Amino acid sequence: MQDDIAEALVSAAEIKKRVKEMGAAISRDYAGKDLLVVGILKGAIIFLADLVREITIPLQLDFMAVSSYGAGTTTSGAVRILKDLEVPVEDKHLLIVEDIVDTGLTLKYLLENLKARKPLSVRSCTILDKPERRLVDVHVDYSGFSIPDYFVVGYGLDYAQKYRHLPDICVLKPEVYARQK
Ligand SMILES: O=P(O)(O)OC[C@H]1O[C@H](OP(=O)(O)OP(=O)(O)O)[C@H](O)[C@@H]1O
Ligand code: HPA
Ligand SMILES: [Mg+2]
Repeated sequence: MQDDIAEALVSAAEIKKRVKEMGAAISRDYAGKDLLVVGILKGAIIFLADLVREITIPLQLDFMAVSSYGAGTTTSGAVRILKDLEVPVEDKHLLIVEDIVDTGLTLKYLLENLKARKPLSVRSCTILDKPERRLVDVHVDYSGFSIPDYFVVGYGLDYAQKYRHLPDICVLKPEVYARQK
């Protein structure tokens, strides 16, 4: 497994520090508000688990699963809902939690879809942002790290469903992609 990694781009220690800051900011901003954290499966699960434990105000958790990527590293552009929320949202402030905003297509779809359900508010939170790759204009309210255009894995992010459990955010060696194609 370690042989597949070219470099750790963001270390577990750096992530931990940043997630703590993000949790503190969210706790301040949503104090006294009815917060529903919407985790986007599967990529966001590790970040979500760490983030909610740094949030000090009451909250509820729900999940959506959407998919725009196949087994490769490029988006097809089409977003599909694989699993929807289980709770009503009209009386809630929603915070979408993502692992990465890349082209922005997934987040744009989620924002439009959730806003149409008339919640009290909708904001977005991601641990990683790749602004160079953006295809659509989308607003990110809480962003952990802005990274260059590398395909990254670890901390929830996968390549062909692998490497999600790595504690660091890592860049794979080019030969790994060649091997798995
Ligand atoms: O900004 P975009 O170009 O839309 O890419 C970002 C999205 O793509 C990945 O999800 P994916 O659809 O691969 O599902 P996964 O979370 O299960 O890995 C990632 O978790 C984001 O949800
Ligand atoms: O860099 C990435 N890594 C893993 N999944 C992704 N989905 C969009 N960008 C990425
Ligand atoms: Mg993915």
